[in-house]
Amino acid sequence: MIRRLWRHRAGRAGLALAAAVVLLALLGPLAWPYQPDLPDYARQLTPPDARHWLGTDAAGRDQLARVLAGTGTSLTAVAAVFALTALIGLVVGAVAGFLGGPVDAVVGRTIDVLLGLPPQITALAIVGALGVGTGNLVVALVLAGWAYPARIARAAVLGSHRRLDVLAARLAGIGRWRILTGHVLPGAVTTVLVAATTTAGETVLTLAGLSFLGLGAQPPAAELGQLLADSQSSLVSSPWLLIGPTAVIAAMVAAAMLTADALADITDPAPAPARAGRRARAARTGGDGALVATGLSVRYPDGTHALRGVDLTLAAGTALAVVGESGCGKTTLARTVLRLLPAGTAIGGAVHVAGRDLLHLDRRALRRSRGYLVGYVAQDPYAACDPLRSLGHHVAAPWRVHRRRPPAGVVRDRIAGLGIDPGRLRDRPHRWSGGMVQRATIAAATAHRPAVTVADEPTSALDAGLAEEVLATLRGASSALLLVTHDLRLAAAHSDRVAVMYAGRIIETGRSGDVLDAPRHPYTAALLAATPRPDGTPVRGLPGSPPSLRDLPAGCPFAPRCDRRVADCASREPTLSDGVACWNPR
Ligand SMILES: Nc1ncnc2c1ncn2[C@@H]1O[C@H](COP(=O)(O)OP(=O)(O)OP(=O)(O)O)[C@@H](O)[C@H]1O
Repeated sequence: MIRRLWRHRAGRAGLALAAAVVLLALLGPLAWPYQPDLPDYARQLTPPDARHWLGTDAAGRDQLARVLAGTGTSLTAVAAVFALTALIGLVVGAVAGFLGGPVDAVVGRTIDVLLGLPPQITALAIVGALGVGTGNLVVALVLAGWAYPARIARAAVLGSHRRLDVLAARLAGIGRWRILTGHVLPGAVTTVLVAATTTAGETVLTLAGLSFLGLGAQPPAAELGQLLADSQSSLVSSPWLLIGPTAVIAAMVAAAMLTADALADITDPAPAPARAGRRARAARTGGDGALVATGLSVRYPDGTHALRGVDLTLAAGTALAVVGESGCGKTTLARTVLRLLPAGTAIGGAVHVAGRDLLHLDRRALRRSRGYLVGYVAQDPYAACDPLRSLGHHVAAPWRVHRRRPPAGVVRDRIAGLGIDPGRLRDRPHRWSGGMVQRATIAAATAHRPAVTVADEPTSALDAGLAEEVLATLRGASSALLLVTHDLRLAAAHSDRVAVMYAGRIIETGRSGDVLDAPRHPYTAALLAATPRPDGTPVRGLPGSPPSLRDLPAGCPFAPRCDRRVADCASREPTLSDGVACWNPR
């Protein structure tokens, strides 16, 4: 985090200022020869000179020595308030949000009440009750200030018990508190830290303000607000006394604000799309494969080995259809490329999109890449649309989620380009046909011209005529298309290459025409024989059913259903060689 802050311009300035103030507080008193509380009545209110750089106060004490001591006191108090408010806020807010029910109701109302009062007034009332002194001031500021980070933590955690990863953890038998501390709290920590940092500048000012009123450190101890109050009485005759405390308070506030700004920036999930966009453009212009998967293996938490060493390359400007029976791993392959697999899934191998190692992108980089490296067209277009939003809203969504505005007229052009009347921009989804909705989702998925568009059964909710139209649209709008389908006829018509999957592996691959006109693997041939043809050739259903991917037997997984099996098939699983994985190909 510190390294990332240092790379940010405002963060670097904030850290440098904070380090300077800390060094001043730690080393200053050691290096400066004067005592902060030693009066010298012979040298009252002397202006700055070579001995007393900031002059002396009304008791003849060296003002720089007092500023250095006061910086230490103020800094310690601010650090204590920061740490305690963040910690209490995180714990109270997160526990309330996680538990919900009456605990949450009570904490929520308390937070509302506290946030409804100005923190300075609350602190003033508390310190009035506790008595003056720096320690009591810290307690008062913590009691007045924990509500803001608590609200942020509560919001981050609220409803997490319905999150899929939390449900999965509960189903795995993990206790509630371990889920809270291990799964839920870590996600809220950064948000709370950012919130606490944004209020640190205000804490410096409130502390100085209350000390100025005489509620903080008591003489002869020094504190920045109290030094300001002391200098006030001789403001006209000795204005130099203001310089030291004012400069340090300003530096502390600036350090807090700059650091908070930078923290908010570096933890903001909003993407900076330019880099991903450049990569995607590079992929569109050819060169390496737009998508290259090597040795891809996926094992779900329940032990289902859904992908078992998948290698594939999707070249820029082409379409690859992934076909196979239900349960062979097509969707898992698509979800791996989208990085949408459930928590706890073990993934092996590599996926590179436009040269980027997709499986090792951190969460922020992954969000940035969404829509730029990989676009997604879902199976059910209505489920992918918000029923309360207009067509235009959906097509503009890819810009909005990346905090950008669509260039003028581009939404209208996209819609017109996809064969939809732009006059219907304000229509809600219930007024659109299935084909129109799917075309709108295609417009959204391809808005940033991603290097790869993944479409998982994009036409299964449409009738045959519309399916053809929509696929042609999809093909035209995509730079490189990974099309998951069980429909061999559509695969043949709308892809350059095809990969046939069975039991988590690619068992035949090649140019679509070659593979689908003259299949070499008995499984591909059986799939084709089970596909209805326009010429009325009788359909032959596939014998048997696919094996369970939780405990595959030895040998070729298709062998029990295969009419060309040989002795080797029972003992050894064939690997892909010359485009086919079979011991006895046609
Ligand atoms: N979240 C999951 N947890 C455990 N197993 C899963 C999960 N999702 C899919 N599977 C299993 O992984 C295997 C591959 O499923 P996948 O959905 O990838 O196949 P598919 O070819 O896309 O099938 P379909 O066309 O029916 O979606 C199946 O055995 C499926 O039951």
